[in-house]
Amino acid sequence: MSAPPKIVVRNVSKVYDGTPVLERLNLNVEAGTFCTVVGASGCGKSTFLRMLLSQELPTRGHIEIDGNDLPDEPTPDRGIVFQRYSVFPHLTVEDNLILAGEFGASKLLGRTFGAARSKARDAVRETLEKIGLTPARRKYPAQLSGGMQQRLAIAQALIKRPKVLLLDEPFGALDPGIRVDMHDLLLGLWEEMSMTVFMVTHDINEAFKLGTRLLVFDKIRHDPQAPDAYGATITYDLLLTRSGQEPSPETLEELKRAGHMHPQE
Ligand SMILES: Nc1ncnc2c1ncn2[C@@H]1O[C@H](COP(=O)(O)OP(=O)(O)OP(=O)(O)O)[C@@H](O)[C@H]1O
Repeated sequence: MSAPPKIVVRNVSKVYDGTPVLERLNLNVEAGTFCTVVGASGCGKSTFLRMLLSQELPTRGHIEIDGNDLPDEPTPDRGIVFQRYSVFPHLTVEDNLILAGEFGASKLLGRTFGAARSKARDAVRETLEKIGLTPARRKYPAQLSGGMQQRLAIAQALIKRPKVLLLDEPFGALDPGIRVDMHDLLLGLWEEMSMTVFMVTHDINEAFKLGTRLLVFDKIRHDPQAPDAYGATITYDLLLTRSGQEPSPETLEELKRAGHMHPQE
């Protein structure tokens, strides 16, 4: 299995319609890191993920993956999972996965043959197994619980075996009990599949539990006359130990003060 990539962010800024959203992001992320990303609503966390996916391009600066500039467009080696609504309601679990794979359209149109078809089937079978959805493979999303739908969304991202996995509040809509199961699933997949992960969350406890590195986004420059004059940057960058870790009371206090603390039981 190939190694997960190293990601370097050099002086990246993003401006939308003249409004700076992110400014001077600099980051050196070792291969296989699990980065959790927190920050106030609207500070540019999703924009950061979209730039890592090449759905958005930086206004200034650039991002490197294993020493090369990121491609200008999304590629199969980078997968993303959103909070909800990424699955097709009129397709079964299995067909959602087939469509998510490169072989999707031709298989659905009945045009894959021989080796390609069996490769597609193998990839779907393997991914269903990994994600625990084999028994539900012929169901439609409406017949699945919220947790199972999110498993399917993760499976869609994993079927192309990405080396970078981007997660944008993937468990935000789930009940706390289900969320704990999803944490175990995600950590297992991360260990097994050798990926560099960036996960946005509003739950600081989740950020500490899952991450090997915590990034906090916030504005450091403020103009009271012009609240949109400056963008956010990385204000807090913490390596985490990963063994039953919880934020220290001092860290919690600091994050609370900065307005980042939204623990969800
Ligand atoms: N395509 C776009 N065009 C113009 N403005 C945009 C675009 N995408 C995002 N923005 C603006 O950029 C800012 C950052 O948005 P973004 O979604 O990245 O924040 P966020 O930190 O992920 O927020 P939340 O935590 O609420 O999801 C917001 O003010 C948003 O309105």
